[in-house]
Amino acid sequence: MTQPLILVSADVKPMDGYRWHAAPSTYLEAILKAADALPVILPSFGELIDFDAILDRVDGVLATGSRSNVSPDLYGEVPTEENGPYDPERDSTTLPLLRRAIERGIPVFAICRGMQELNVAMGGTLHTEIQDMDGRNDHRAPVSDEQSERFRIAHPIQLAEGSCLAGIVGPAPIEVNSLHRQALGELGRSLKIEATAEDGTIEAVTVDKAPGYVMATQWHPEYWAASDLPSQQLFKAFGDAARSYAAAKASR
Ligand SMILES: N[C@@H](CCC(=O)NCCCC(=O)O)C(=O)O
Repeated sequence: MTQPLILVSADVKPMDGYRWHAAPSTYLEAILKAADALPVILPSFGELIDFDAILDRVDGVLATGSRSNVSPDLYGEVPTEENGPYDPERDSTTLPLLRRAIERGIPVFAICRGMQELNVAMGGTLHTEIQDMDGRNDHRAPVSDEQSERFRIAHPIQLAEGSCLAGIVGPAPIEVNSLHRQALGELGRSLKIEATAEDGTIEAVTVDKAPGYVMATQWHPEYWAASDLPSQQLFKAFGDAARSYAAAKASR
């Protein structure tokens, strides 16, 4: 069977005098090698995109992490300079894309900012600067020039009993990395908690009774997908869901 096609979100960034629509290679390589699928970056052109037309041609959607934050005006709060940076073009693309992919039963994997986007897309809210909240730990990356240090394994998470995540990686707690300052607040429509950190921070969600596969993690399985078993299992499960979706589409 041909490799399924996975649509990947793009950050909009100034670089070398141009504006780039780009995604980090770590996500693209994890899709290629651990999910055995082909990544295709979707530029963040918001309402200029015919989402159904592009979703007709792919078998999965992956929303990447990013240092930028979802704009708070999308969940009823006021944007501030300290809470930035923001990426409104990405917001205007990923939120409708995720909603439509879920409605159509197209497999979705949303990572870190991607999970926060999924929650806001479904009507939920975000906490900002969780390290300043009572009872919360600091979930930010260690300060380092070394990516492997920034993405080092940071804390354990507990998996919800009977969750989709436990079905993929097994029921025992797993250890994950952590590079975020925001976290899910009120849950969006139909979102179901799949895992939590010891301070109560929501670490993984799915969409209850979604017509297709949906997994979202606050941590970054893409970074260790070549060497860490749960990270590999998550990408394999996503690739398998995309293959099943592609096969069902071909037989229609
Ligand atoms: N900005 C949000 C999203 C967190 C996220 O996606 N982090 C990835 C960062 C990658 C890096 O720092 O290199 C938040 O902070 O909660």
